[in-house]
Amino acid sequence: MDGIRSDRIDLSGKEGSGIDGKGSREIPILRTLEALRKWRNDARIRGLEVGCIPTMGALHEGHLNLIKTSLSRHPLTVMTLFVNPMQFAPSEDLLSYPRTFESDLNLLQTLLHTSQSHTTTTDTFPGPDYPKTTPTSSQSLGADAGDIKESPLVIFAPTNDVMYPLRGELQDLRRYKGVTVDMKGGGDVMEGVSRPQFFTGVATICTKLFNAVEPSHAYFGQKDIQQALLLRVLLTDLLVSHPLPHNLHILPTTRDPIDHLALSSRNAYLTPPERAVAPVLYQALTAASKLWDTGTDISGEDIISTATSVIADERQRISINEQGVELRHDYIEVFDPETFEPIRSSVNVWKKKRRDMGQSTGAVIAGAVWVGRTRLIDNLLLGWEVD
Ligand SMILES: Nc1ncnc2c1ncn2[C@@H]1O[C@H](COP(=O)(O)OP(=O)(O)OP(=O)(O)O)[C@@H](O)[C@H]1O
Ligand SMILES: CC(C)(CO)[C@@H](O)C(=O)[O-]
Ligand code: BAL
Repeated sequence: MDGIRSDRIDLSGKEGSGIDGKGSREIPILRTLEALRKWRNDARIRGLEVGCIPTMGALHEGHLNLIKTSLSRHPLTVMTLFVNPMQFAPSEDLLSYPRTFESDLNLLQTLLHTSQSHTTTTDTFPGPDYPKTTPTSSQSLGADAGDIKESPLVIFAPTNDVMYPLRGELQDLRRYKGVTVDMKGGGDVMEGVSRPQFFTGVATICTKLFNAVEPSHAYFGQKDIQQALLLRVLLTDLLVSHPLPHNLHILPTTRDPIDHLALSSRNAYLTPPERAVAPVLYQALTAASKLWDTGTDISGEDIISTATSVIADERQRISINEQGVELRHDYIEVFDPETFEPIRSSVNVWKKKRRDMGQSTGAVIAGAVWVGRTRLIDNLLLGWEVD
């Protein structure tokens, strides 16, 4: 097997249709660092760019849109699938987090069949002059190696021991013995207040994933805007070259087409009556965002209280009509996406100050609510767009 270990699952559903069977396609699943690095090195030798989408699985259309974009832009894409214990505080939902590996594979299989072909681009990995060749068919390659080389998509699904080789306690950070990456400043606000170890966990695992995959490009969702913006800061501050900070792409939030609820793996926790209430966060952010561009001299506080009152009204309504559903406001914040500073006073004064400094005047309104035991987050961009 030429050093590459992969678990190959035939998803065609046809008996006897293995890798050579007609109509069957398999997505290579790499579980070890050795397998991943071998695959990555082959890509480098062939001069092929690698796009990377870190996930925790339980895939939905939001994840698929990230993967589709990477597949359409790069010859090779790796989706990582790892439920990272370190970003869950001991009191949080690590154990109940949805794990749906088989259906994730089915979704990816369907996606691969329907996705468009990529535009081949050349990787710019700094290092020795690797020979650049065009990707070939499996020709003289062994079946396993050829299969891996030919697939535009691979999954890296490591175990805890692969990602945390020192093992030991992974959730209680006071007792964790290894290396962590902290995100001071921007990591201490909003999500960082409600989930104090969340960004340490995310920054640590993403640093490890970037070291392991060395992706040319990485894709994250706007749904977790603070996470994505902080990861760009991490790439800049830790001088990471794979990916370079400008090659960390943030793609728009994928929403339910009818009520615009942001898709999220945790939506699976919602009971039907809770699911009916969940779009209130989007409604609150939308009402507040309308104030942003009015030009009247409103303050950040005005914007926040508009959103907060939509949530309070819904809470009032459900206390009468939907008894049994609990809605709790966690936070709403309007903030500067570069500094993560809250914008609380006059928006016009803030915009003028930014313009005078030659800086952009885009902001973000973000928030979180609890619907029953499920914590939902969402955000809208004010005056700018993600790439
Ligand atoms: N609705 C969405 N639109 C666009 N990107 C998304 C969406 N939901 C998740 N993502 C992105 O997918 C990547 C993996 O996220 P993750 O696996 O945690 O899924 P999730 O739905 O965000 O789960 P959770 O419910 O735990 O927040 C992240 O970059 C995240 O921002
Ligand atoms: C980026 C990430 C995969 C790190 O575990 C996770 O926080 C997520 O899925 O958003
Ligand atoms: N999508 C962010 C992962 C988490 O909430 O743990």
